[in-house]
Amino acid sequence: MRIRIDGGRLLHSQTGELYGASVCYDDVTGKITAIGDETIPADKVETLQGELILPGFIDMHVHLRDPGFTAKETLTSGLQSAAAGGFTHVACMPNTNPPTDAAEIVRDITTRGRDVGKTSVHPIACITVSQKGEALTDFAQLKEAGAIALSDDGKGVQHGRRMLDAMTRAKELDMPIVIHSEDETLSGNGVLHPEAAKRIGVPGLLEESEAAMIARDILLAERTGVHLHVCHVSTEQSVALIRWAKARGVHITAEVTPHHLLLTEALITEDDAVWKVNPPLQGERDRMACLEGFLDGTLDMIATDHAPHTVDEKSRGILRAPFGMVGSEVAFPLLYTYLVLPGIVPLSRLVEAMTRVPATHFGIDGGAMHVGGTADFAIVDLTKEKEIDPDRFYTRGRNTPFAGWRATGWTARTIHLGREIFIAGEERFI
Ligand SMILES: NC(=O)N[C@@H](CC(=O)O)C(=O)O
Ligand SMILES: [Zn+2]
Repeated sequence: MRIRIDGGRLLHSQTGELYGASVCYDDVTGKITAIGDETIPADKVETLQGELILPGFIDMHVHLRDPGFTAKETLTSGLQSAAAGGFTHVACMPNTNPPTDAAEIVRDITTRGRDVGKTSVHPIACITVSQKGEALTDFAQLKEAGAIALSDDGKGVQHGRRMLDAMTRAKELDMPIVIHSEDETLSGNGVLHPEAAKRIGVPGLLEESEAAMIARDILLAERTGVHLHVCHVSTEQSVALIRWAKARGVHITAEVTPHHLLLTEALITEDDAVWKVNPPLQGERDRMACLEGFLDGTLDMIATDHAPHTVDEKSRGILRAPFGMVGSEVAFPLLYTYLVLPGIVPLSRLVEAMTRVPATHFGIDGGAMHVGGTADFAIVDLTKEKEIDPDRFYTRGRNTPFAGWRATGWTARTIHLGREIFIAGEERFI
């Protein structure tokens, strides 16, 4: 059946302007069949009230916790949460139990993920067996099973020579190495930025631990030619190093999270683990550097680092609670409301960083709106403003410091491969 959506607005990929257009797609082939006006023939017509029809969003960093930590999240709840945030593709990190270090685990996630019938999931497999930082996993088998990239996210690979071996092998197989940059000899048992840590009375986590590891891995990526992707960049020094690496022609990409673009350590005035995230919220100078890096493309894409934990775990105080914040459902509304509306970031930059850019760098079939392309849409309502209420989330996680913030730009509907995978107001099935 050919379905035509009238009354929506599209973002022009060259000019960045919004324009009214009708989009027609086939729900069997899952392809866009025409972009034009209301005269395009169709079997069924739906009419919007000026909502944006954007390409489905792509998030290269989520934690779905399944297998092993299903009290925090399941494939079902995590992919439903992603769909609710307008995402049609997510890449999930391997710090599950067991960790994604073998082909059968990659296949299990892919198969069960497909059965959920929501957002597509692309497993990122471990660099080292059990994420222990020692023996390398079998990259070829992991790739063959469907792993999109390799990472020990949650931890950094501490041993330089081992990382060099990993990059050499990954380059041979044309697989990206995705790094959680943390030199544990510097970060130690730190939990917050040193300034906030002083206020709360907990150990500080040195900002330098991030850039120190990025520096090492840039040098190794230059030597090996591997595609190095840097997760959740948070400091001014890291942005400067990545800018330098790009100027040298190193094959490097980087992501920044909504929380590192919007929050700083100064907000942490009491012992509430809702603020605890890795890397930590940093200083204002770091936040501004991330913003600048995001605007000039040094930080290529937005990734949420969606990291759900249970209410119980997050009630244990900053010292004892796990690191992480949920992000899938609030990413676009927060960035739209607090960066696009005030004129800090152009809408076109935000949208490309959540669509075309990750698609291009990770070879995902999506991220653009053109005839013959996949019918993946985030239909976003810019008129409805509401307060962020974690109790209404689709994710099992409630851990967000943005509770109570007002935002607009909520996803009204998400369409993936020509199928509706989310309609605002639909019931949660968790
Ligand atoms: N970011 C976090 O604070 N936590 C992540 C791990 C990670 O991405 O480093 C998690 O798995 O909970
Ligand atoms: Zn990480």
